[in-house]
Amino acid sequence: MLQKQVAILPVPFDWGASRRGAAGGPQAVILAGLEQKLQQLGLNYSLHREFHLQDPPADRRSSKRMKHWGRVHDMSLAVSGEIARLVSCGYFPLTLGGDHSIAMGTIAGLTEHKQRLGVIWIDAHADLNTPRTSPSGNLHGMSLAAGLGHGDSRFTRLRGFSPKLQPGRIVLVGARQLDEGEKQLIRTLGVTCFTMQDIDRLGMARVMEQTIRIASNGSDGIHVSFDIDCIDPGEAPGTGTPVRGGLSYREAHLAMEMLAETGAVTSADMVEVNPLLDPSSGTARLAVELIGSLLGERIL
Ligand SMILES: NC(=[NH2+])NCCC[C@H](N)C(=O)O
Ligand SMILES: [Mn+2]
Ligand SMILES: [Mn+2]
Repeated sequence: MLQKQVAILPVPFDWGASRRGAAGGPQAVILAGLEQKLQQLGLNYSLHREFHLQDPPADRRSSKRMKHWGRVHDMSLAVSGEIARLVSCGYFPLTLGGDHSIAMGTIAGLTEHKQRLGVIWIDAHADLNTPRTSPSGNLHGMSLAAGLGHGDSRFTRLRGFSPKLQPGRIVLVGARQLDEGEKQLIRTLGVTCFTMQDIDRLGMARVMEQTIRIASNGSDGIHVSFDIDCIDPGEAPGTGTPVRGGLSYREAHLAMEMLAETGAVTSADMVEVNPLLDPSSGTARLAVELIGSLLGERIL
């Protein structure tokens, strides 16, 4: 059982994506019963509503290869500062996105204290583009690359240091839509990537055993960055960049349950829930359930 107090950090931000709406994600996940879930589990938690992004973010600079980078940069600085503070106070930060660019902030804040952080990136995508390789210019597709020191220095050097992560402790799970530059970066860096095909062949249990072994090897913590688009769109349609052929409901829960059993997870992001695309709130409710499993909910 989780010993630390969970600090829920809502980050209502979607300038890193081409579709608006993920900014409503934190509110949707909270309305779908996140607090009740944590109470059921008997967890200590605090909801940090007092954390505010400037609305609208002040710096409106943008370019074709890095859309709205001024706003993303403002957000990343604010989130990283708050995450660094929460870690130094001994919390388990649970960050609610927002699009996946918010992970630039969480990773920068976490690694200020944890220099050997393992990261498990559960996502249909790799988010390993750089401004050079990105087909879209959307920063939510560049957040993991930035943590590894690849991309524009305003993002790779957030809080003044780079790289923040070591490729040998990074594992991607659920990938099925990779851009050419991302495939190359995965190969040259030696990042482990369990694609959907690996999950089909090996089964989720074996994939997660290996994932956990790699991410925890010599690490001082494990961060789980969970992009809800990892799940099959039939189950989780409420997200901006859905891709067919994703994780089943049970595969996703099994991954979270196995992560909980390790007791080694020290922080998490839940991102890309878009309530504008989720009229029945089913995707937000699924996010709540999965957070429950990650924080120790068990069937028996
Ligand atoms: N966090 C996400 N949903 N990322 C989607 C990224 C899609 C595509 N690879 C891009 O760079 O634009
Ligand atoms: Mn993502
Ligand atoms: Mn994704």
